[in-house]
Amino acid sequence: MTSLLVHWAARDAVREAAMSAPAARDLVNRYVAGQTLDDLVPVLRLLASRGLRFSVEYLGVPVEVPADAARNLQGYLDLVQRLRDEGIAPGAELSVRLGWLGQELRDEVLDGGRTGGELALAYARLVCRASSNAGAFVTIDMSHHELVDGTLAIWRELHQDLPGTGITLQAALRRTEDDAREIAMPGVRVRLCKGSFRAPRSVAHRGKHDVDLAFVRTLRMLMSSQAVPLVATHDPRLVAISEELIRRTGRAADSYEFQMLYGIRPLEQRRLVDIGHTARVYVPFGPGWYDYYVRNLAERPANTALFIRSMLGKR
Ligand SMILES: Cc1cc2nc3c(=O)[nH]c(=O)nc-3n(C[C@H](O)[C@H](O)[C@H](O)COP(=O)(O)OP(=O)(O)OC[C@H]3O[C@@H](n4cnc5c(N)ncnc54)[C@H](O)[C@@H]3O)c2cc1C
Repeated sequence: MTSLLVHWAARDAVREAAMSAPAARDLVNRYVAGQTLDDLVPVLRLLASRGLRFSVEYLGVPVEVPADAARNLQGYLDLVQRLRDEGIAPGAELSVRLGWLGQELRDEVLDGGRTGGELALAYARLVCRASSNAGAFVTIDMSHHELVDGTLAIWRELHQDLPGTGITLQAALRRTEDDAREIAMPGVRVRLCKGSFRAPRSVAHRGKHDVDLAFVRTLRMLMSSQAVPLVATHDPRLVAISEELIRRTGRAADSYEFQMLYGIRPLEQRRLVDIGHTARVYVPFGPGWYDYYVRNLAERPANTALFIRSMLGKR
């Protein structure tokens, strides 16, 4: 049922209606900081005024040909420039999804014998360098399981060039504990999330309970390493376990972060800051905002119902 509704929400007519229905726009705006840099900046300033750090996720245009990836590259570079102009770049994180930069482009549409991975590496390098020059840094997102090897290979190159570049790992994947052990070198920013992509049982843990256990095992290892764990979850139990691990390992507040999505558990985000933790909010914005929202619906049936009600003017 949920997938049918999500399919419905993804249709062009529904997209048009959602863009013009004020209640639907309001609902989307709870989770997405708008479409333009002018929409984004006030959100970032508000978060900063509350002691929260931010990680900006640029939501680009779908990538079908290399020109789309080049357009998204420009979107990232404009973002860095704007953060710089506004004086809010130092300490900012950009979350970069390599798919926006061409990672998944098929060989047939690429010229010059370059693969999608090579194009994404070249573009991501430009984003990492521009960010670093502005005092910001990049953490690479992780997509579906078949892209993990390629993503780690690209991250290694970027990290060698700029050691502040972080990487995301998904607890749902069986391989993650080994990956984390290999990556957890001093100072490396490792973001641990549960993972939001479907994966076959051969490569992924089975149910929520197994994923949570894997999350805790990996987190325990990261917390006792010299890496910088970025704890990306809203799950109250996992947050409590993380706080206990931080206490036991005596970690300083600048040696780990809690990270949560914009609009989700905002009071908890502030509570973490109020008691002295470092908390960073992952703020999505950009031309691909609607697709991001629909993906979010796919994960949360309750949000789908709210969205439909808002479209029908019943909110
Ligand atoms: C900073 C950050 C970066 C991420 N990067 C990636 C990535 O690169 N690759 C990837 O696969 N996944 C990524 N994710 C998504 C992640 O994998 C999970 O899908 C998502 O965080 C939900 O899992 P959870 O740990 O919060 O636990 P859950 O058990 O899913 O959620 C715990 C509670 O949080 C609340 N909640 C969580 N998500 C939502 C939502 N969307 N809407 C409303 N309430 C919600 C609910 O109250 C829920 O009961 C990222 C998440 C964060 C916070």
